[in-house]
Amino acid sequence: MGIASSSGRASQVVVLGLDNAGKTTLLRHMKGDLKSISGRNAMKSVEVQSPHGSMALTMASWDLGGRIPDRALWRKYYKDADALIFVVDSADRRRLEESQNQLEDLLREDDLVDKPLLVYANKQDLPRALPGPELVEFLGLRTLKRQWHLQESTSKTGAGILEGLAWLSDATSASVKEEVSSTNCLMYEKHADDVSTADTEDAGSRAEVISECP
Ligand SMILES: Nc1nc2c(ncn2[C@@H]2O[C@H](COP(=O)(O)OP(=O)(O)OP(=O)(O)O)[C@@H](O)[C@H]2O)c(=O)[nH]1
Ligand SMILES: [Mg+2]
Repeated sequence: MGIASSSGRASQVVVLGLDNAGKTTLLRHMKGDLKSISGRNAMKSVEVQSPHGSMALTMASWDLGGRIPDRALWRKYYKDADALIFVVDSADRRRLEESQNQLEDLLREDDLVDKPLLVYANKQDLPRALPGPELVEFLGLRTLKRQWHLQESTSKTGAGILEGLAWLSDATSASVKEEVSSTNCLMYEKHADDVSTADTEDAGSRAEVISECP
């Protein structure tokens, strides 16, 4: 099942965006176990292939609408999310700013801090669609301190969807790897403090053992 499954569970991804962005249409194109596709809470499990292997993603699609009606309610969906997918209707220029504000609000949420972000610049088939590179600038993605990727898509036909998911699969795998290595690092540092007053030779051998911890 690839690197991500070594964490013991499938990665959880939350799919968000304004109403009419194309979230439900997007989910329809993903192969997998569909629990529900309509309504405000669509759940889906998909398996994604990437060069690092396959990984299972559980998607919770929560339609936010233009306002944020009940933050407490959708917060519980992304509380455990490993990553965030944000869908933008690139052709609806009137609402691009609303999308940008919505995304900014989301990225400020404590539960989503540092989580990889995949943006689908959706509805690229429409003539007025803002091209991906321009949306990157408009949304200010380059200033983000997290892993991010913008993928042009046409969820009506499925174009671009798998490419985005493959990036996400790699990004969440990388997050798992980072978690593991930062745990090692902390253990090592703690140990180094512990031994500051101890015999140096002992310290070296104990540090080596600790740095091999999984
Ligand atoms: N032209 C075009 N239309 C699309 C595309 N993706 C979705 N649509 C259309 O946009 C409309 C909204 O799509 P949905 O998938 O229902 O959007 P949603 O984000 O789930 O919307 P809500 O559930 O209302 O929040 C539908 O009429 C879709 O057929 C696309 O890539 N291109
Ligand atoms: Mg929908």
